[in-house]
Amino acid sequence: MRVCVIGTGYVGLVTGVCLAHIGHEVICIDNNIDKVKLLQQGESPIYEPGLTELLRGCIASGHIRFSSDLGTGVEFGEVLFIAVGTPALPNGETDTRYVEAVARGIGAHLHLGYKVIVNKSTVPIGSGDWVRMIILDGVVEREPDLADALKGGGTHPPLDFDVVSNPEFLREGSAVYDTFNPDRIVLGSSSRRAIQIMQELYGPIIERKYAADPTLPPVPVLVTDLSSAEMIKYAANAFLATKISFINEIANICDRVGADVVQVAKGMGLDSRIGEKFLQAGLGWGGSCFPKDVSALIHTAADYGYDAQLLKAAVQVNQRQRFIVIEKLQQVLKILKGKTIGLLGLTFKPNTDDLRDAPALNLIEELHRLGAKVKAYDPLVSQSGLRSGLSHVIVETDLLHLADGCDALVLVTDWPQFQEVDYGELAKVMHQPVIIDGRNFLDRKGLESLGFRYVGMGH
Ligand SMILES: NC(=O)C1=CN([C@@H]2O[C@H](COP(=O)(O)OP(=O)(O)OC[C@H]3O[C@@H](n4cnc5c(N)ncnc54)[C@H](O)[C@@H]3O)[C@@H](O)[C@H]2O)C=CC1
Ligand SMILES: O=C(O)[C@H]1O[C@H](OP(=O)(O)OP(=O)(O)OC[C@H]2O[C@@H](n3ccc(=O)[nH]c3=O)[C@H](O)[C@@H]2O)[C@H](O)[C@@H](O)[C@@H]1O
Repeated sequence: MRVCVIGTGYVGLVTGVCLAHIGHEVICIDNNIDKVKLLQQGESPIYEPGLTELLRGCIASGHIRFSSDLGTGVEFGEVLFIAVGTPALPNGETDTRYVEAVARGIGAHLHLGYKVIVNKSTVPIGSGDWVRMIILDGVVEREPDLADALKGGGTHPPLDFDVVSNPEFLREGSAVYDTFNPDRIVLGSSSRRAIQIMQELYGPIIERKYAADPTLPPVPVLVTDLSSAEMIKYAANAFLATKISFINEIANICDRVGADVVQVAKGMGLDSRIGEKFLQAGLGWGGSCFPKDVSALIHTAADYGYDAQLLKAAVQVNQRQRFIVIEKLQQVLKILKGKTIGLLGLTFKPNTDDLRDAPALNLIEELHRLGAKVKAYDPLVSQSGLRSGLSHVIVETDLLHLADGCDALVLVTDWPQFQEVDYGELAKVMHQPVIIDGRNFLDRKGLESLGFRYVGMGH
């Protein structure tokens, strides 16, 4: 099938590359010319395990190409994916201007032949119909004579297209794996023709031909109306974020009563109705999606006269959680002014170089405000030279330099390599061996035997 993916961020690039890998003909469009040039040379602008190898393979086999020309993409694709960013505005509402620009652009280049337009971006509920309207606006801007024929949302016979909502559930750091091993595929549309095309497109993935375990039953495909598909995406992210805030609240109570949240989470997670995943207490959730999607859902609810109290509480717990590490540092070190704090990890989670809404950024700002000197080491950021938002922190390129002269280390991101560190060597160069484990990730007993004062999160 001929596919055009518009937007080559995490979602667009991984979608485009994976669809090319399973045999489709893919063109990826981005209006960032530098990104397009990089991709044409087989270089991925993002770090994602396994992606570069697949990208280069698809370029070599001729299954994927990159361009900044939307018209070429629209003409080429039978299926057009919209995968541009939908960041939050300062009031929490979704900024849909990139989706709007792309929809208008699609309309401006739409000619003969049936097309399926797929909303892969996370968009406010109701956006499917809105995208259809903007596409038609784009057509009319190009050909004002069609205005009457297109009135009332109807289509002019040669301009035949349907909009499908196909929310994305991949996680950064395991995006390629998640694409080939999804828990489900959600398709929202009233058009049977469009749904059939989407099922064909995803056929090899549904049949688990590229799955880690090809013997599993086919991937469940849930077909819904447009709005329900859009709501599934928000509800799933809001639920996961709330689950983390819940365990963090339990961790904070554990701290006060002397219970261990790691054992508590294990005991809770063994109940199959609860499940063990997303019960890791710590510094809270960050990244490019949970914060903006929960805020967007709160905002949508308010627009329709509903006060989403549970979601607001999940956000409040999360905001507070980021600063609990500061309280713990103050309990141990008392005055932070003049002290040196070393952060282990900067990214919002391991296996990504993404710093968007990373708890580390709040910690750095607050420690700096309190007069502490902040140093950091991150397995990816330290090597990559990415320094946006990190002006108040000294980014070290190795752990010994990080630990040198520190009054405390704080584990911020649960990178697996932090479990393999020789902490005895770090203790020797620290001013005092204190470690705050912001993800309950390290071996408390091992660290205590090396002379560290270990402080966990409800643990
Ligand atoms: N990052 C993630 O892990 C996930 C993101 N999502 C959703 O997917 C959507 C995309 O997210 P990301 O990939 O993280 O975004 P991103 O911000 O990393 O990438 C968006 C890309 O779109 C391009 N773009 C913007 N306007 C354009 C235009 N007019 N024409 C062509 N290209 C344009 C940008 O240059 C950029 O390369 C968002 O709605 C997000 O909520 C959903 C699931 C997972
Ligand atoms: O819409 C999105 O963009 C994506 O958002 C999340 O994926 P992602 O943000 O990549 O990362 P997660 O693994 O979900 O972690 C999010 C945050 O929660 C934190 N977290 C996660 C799990 C946990 O038990 N505890 C915890 O604090 C992580 O450290 C991280 O800061 C969802 O897991 C994806 O399904 C979804 O597609």
